[in-house]
Amino acid sequence: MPPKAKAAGKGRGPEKRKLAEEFPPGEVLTDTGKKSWKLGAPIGQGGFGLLYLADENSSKTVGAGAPYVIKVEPSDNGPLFSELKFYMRAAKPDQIQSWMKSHKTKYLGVPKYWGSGLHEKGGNRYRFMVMDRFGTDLQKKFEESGRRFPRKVVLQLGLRLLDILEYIHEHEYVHADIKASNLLLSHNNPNQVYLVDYGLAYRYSPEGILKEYKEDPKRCHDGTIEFTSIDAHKGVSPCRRSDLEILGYCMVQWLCSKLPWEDKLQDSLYVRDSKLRCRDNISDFMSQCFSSPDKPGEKFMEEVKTLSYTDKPAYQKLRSILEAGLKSIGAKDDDKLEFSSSVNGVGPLSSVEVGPQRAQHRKTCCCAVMVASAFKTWHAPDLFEARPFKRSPFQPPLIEGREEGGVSDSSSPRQGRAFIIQSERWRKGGKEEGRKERWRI
Ligand SMILES: Nc1ncnc2c1ncn2[C@@H]1O[C@H](COP(=O)(O)OP(=O)(O)OP(=O)(O)O)[C@@H](O)[C@H]1O
Repeated sequence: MPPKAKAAGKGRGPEKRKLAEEFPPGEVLTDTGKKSWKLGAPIGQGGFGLLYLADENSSKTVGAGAPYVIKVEPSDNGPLFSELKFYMRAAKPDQIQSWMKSHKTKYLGVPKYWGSGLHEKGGNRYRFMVMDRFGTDLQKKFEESGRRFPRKVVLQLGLRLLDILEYIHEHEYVHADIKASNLLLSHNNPNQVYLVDYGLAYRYSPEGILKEYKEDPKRCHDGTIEFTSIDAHKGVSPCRRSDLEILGYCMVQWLCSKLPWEDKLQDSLYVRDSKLRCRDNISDFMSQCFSSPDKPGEKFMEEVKTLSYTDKPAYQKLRSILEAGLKSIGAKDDDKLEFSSSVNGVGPLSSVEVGPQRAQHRKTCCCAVMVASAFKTWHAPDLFEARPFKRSPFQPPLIEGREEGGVSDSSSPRQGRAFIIQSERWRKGGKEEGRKERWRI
């Protein structure tokens, strides 16, 4: 079952799932097609287990430049299983390749599926899946850019996402959790972006038969609370218009820094009602987000509003709206994703005030990101520890749910000066429950 709505940035609530044990580099896994893969260092941790660098099995060790990653989780955990179904049905390399050829696109931001299988070790069974390896995620880019992207890049991201969504929709699926932390840049090409994490993806049209609109009060607010669709707030399974509505919220946030309901994410009904009001009066919603008369995104959202639950979106019309947006700022889709506003000029003025403490926090994080990336030691051993929640003076309060943070300069209790590379904290039922940090010494 998909998890309940989660707040901000990244992952799901701290569900009690079993974690995969950490396999040593060099472990060989054989997939169902009898192809062998070799693991390298672990590079990420999801709610499910671990993500490793990987390559086709050979006598060589798997280095930092590995072209694949392997997700591993205990075989009785569900999330990877449902994600795997999506990849097996819709993300085989030849499917993606033939779509690109027939649609004359240079690339498509859907990760390729390379294999999967079960692996036994120490009497335990693990499920694994091999996919393309990517680089940094756009949530990090967003934080580094002071939580605003230039308008050109937002419109380009919208165009790339329309390509991705059209592809997955035409393959019977909706994603239902589009957000910056699920958008990863290619490992080798900083101008290509990929949509990952199909753990909430839903097969809205199995064998071409569309699901019917049905509200289920037990399933209200699935997804990521600030971006999730009105359909999801009402407990209806996501459909194609849900993905486009989510994309609309993401684009507005990337432009203006903060959606009007972001201060009250713990109140899902408030968020739902704010979105309903936004749909009723999109122009008014835009005025809440942008102080300038120019309100980017309005036409896009108006077009999404016309869609009924089972409608196929007019992808080309939506593309034309974004292309017209590029033209209006004298830009064109040159396939270059430039996230820094010094390169492209900032977007329209935001109506949402950024307080001095928050601004200071962002500044501190940006500096620390730059310093820490200079270390470039992601693959060296580091510490991952859980400790009681203690908020840093710069950290804005986490209201409810789970949050993954960026990089900050701090002191390790054990090892003196260090950088927090990745932090995660969660809060449930109004209570701070815990915090985990990955330190780079
Ligand atoms: N193909 C990939 N290449 C490189 N990094 C990846 C790739 N897929 C995911 N990651 C990164 O690995 C980490 C774990 O990703 P994953 O999507 O599995 O977990 P999650 O979304 O955090 O957890 P979950 O969805 O299970 O709660 C994230 O930081 C993600 O950005």
